[in-house]
Amino acid sequence: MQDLIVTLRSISREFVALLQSLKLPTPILTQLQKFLDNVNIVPGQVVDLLMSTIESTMEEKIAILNAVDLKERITKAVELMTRQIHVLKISQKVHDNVEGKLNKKQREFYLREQLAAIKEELGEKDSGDDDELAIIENRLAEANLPPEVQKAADRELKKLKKMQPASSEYSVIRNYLDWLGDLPWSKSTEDILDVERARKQLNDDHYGLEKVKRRILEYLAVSKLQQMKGDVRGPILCLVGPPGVGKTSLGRSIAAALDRKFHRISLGGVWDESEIRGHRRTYVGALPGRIIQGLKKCEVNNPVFLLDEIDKIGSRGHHGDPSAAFLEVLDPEQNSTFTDHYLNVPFDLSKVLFIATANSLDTIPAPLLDRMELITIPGYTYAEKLAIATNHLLPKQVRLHGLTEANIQITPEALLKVATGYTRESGVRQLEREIGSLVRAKAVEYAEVYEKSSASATSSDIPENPSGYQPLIGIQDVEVILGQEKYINEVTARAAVPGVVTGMAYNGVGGGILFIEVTQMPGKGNLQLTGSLGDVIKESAQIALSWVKSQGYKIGLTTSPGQNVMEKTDVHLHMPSGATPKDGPSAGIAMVCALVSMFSNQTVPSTTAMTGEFTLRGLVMPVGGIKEKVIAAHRAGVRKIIMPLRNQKDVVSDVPANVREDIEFCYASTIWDVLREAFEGRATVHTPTVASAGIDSRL
Ligand SMILES: Nc1ncnc2c1ncn2[C@@H]1O[C@H](COP(=O)(O)OP(=O)(O)OP(=O)(O)O)[C@@H](O)[C@H]1O
Repeated sequence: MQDLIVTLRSISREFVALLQSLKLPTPILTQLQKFLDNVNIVPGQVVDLLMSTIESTMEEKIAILNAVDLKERITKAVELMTRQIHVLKISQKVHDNVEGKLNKKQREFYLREQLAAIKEELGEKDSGDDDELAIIENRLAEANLPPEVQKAADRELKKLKKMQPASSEYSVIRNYLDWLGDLPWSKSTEDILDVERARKQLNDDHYGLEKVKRRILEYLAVSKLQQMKGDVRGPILCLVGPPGVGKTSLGRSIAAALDRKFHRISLGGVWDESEIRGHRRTYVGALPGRIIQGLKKCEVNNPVFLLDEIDKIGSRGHHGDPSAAFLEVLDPEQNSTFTDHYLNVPFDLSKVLFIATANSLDTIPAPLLDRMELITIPGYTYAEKLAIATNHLLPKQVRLHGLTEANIQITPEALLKVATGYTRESGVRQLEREIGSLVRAKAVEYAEVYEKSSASATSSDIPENPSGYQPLIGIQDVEVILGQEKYINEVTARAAVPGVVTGMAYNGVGGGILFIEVTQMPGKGNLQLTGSLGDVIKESAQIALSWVKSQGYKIGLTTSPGQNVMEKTDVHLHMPSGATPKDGPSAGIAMVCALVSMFSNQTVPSTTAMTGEFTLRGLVMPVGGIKEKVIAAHRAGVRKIIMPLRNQKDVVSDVPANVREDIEFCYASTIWDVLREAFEGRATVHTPTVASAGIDSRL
């Protein structure tokens, strides 16, 4: 019996503890506890009290009351209490699980309600979620979505309506719908396809570039005719040329001529395909790619998109190939259904006018290149630079510095000195910067004189150029303002030395001259090559050396036909500017001349430059970049150029007349022609006549 009472007491304590954890009102629990702790209380009373607090059926209650024997009553009560404790334990577990979740939601709900009440009190009543949805719906309706997009929008809107505004998914869908609503699905500007107006615009903005302008006008005229027939599908133009020749600004002029919006997308260093095509919506913070972002910014679907530096786009990075994305964008057949990863619905890009710019074509993948029509913009001659500086750069800088054209004039001689002595570039960007420096120096001078004269002036009308201010910048002022000349004439300053020949180079940033130096030393007939040379240029050097060795007797370098000119010597060929990588076959004939010059100890004048590919049979093959090379050589002071006969047409068609006048061009079809022109018929170097080319010159 005693055991039963102890069990009853311990069960009743456990029951009260469970009730406490269920957070019943404290006063009741304390009373209950006190009652149970009372030592005088008889077990029958404990049973009665506890039975009245637990859940039990009527029959169970009656059975307890019927049990007159205390032992039987306690046994029945312990049984019911144990069941109740089980129930309580399970409900506590559920309670604990639910409480965490519920509390957060309840708190949020409670805070939101409070916030709404505060706002209402302050008279800042929210438009509410319903209003927000209505706004989105309106925006989507106004955007005039294509049917396919409308379907996607409706689907998302339906999902949104079922969601809690506080959930993260809600804001993702909301953002997506915002994007759909903001894009110019059917908004476009009215094109002005007036060829005469476009011609005027291009001529006003850019000096020279006749061929380029003509091609652009052709393009615009064709677009006009196509538009009249309702079919606008033009080629994608790609302006190729060295930096600072006006590619970007030409793009801007085209947009102005057509009266379209202009947007520049800089592609330099884009390694990730998703920068072009966007991220899928499953990523946190996902956004559309640059094309779609540009369209949103322009707010119309027919802007001019300038894809700047398309040759600098990275291919095959870790995250896809961005150039592959352009295969779709730049294909007029495909770009009407361009699908951005974020939007996941097609956007019609066929009305966008894409213009790409590039410095060189080497790094553009062939399929991409195939989709574009190339327009090359070569570098400028000094005469062209002078005209650009006078008509465009100087007025622009004067305006930018808050002066008027009457406040500053630069003499043509001074401008020429700036171009020749302070810049060495194919474009005009550095020239513009130097002109900017001149204008700034004058602006300071003007401001000082102006302050003095306005302080002393009695009336408010100060003359345009106050007394004491000299608006003209002469040749002697240039050095005072810009400091010592940075560049001297490379070739004229160089004395002719045996084994050194002037070559001509062309790379992505324009043309230039380069020297080929060879020297010999005691050795066993080895050839050493230095100067960051690529595989092709190294092979050219080997071809040149093999040919010179094989023809040593004919040229007059050895005394008998079987003698090896390099029997006991090694040859080292170097091309200075060692840090600049060089490649290509066009230095072939210059290498032959350098070797012949060294072995024969005869010089080639440093003002004679040459370019041309050379074959083992002694033929001279045509090369590219003639205009740039000739203009750069002219800039460097070259006066005679030897080049392949098959490049003659390029000189006639591309090289400006004033440059042609200054330079003597010699065209060669075999290496003997080259040697004759380079060594100017000097007796020690034997060269056969054209008629007998390839026949032993000693005969
Ligand atoms: N023929 C020209 N007539 C007038 N201004 C010119 C001409 N060529 C270039 N400019 C001016 O030179 C500056 C540089 O041109 P721009 O930025 O268009 O060069 P870019 O060819 O795009 O160079 P990059 O390849 O580095 O982007 C601009 O201010 C432009 O107006």
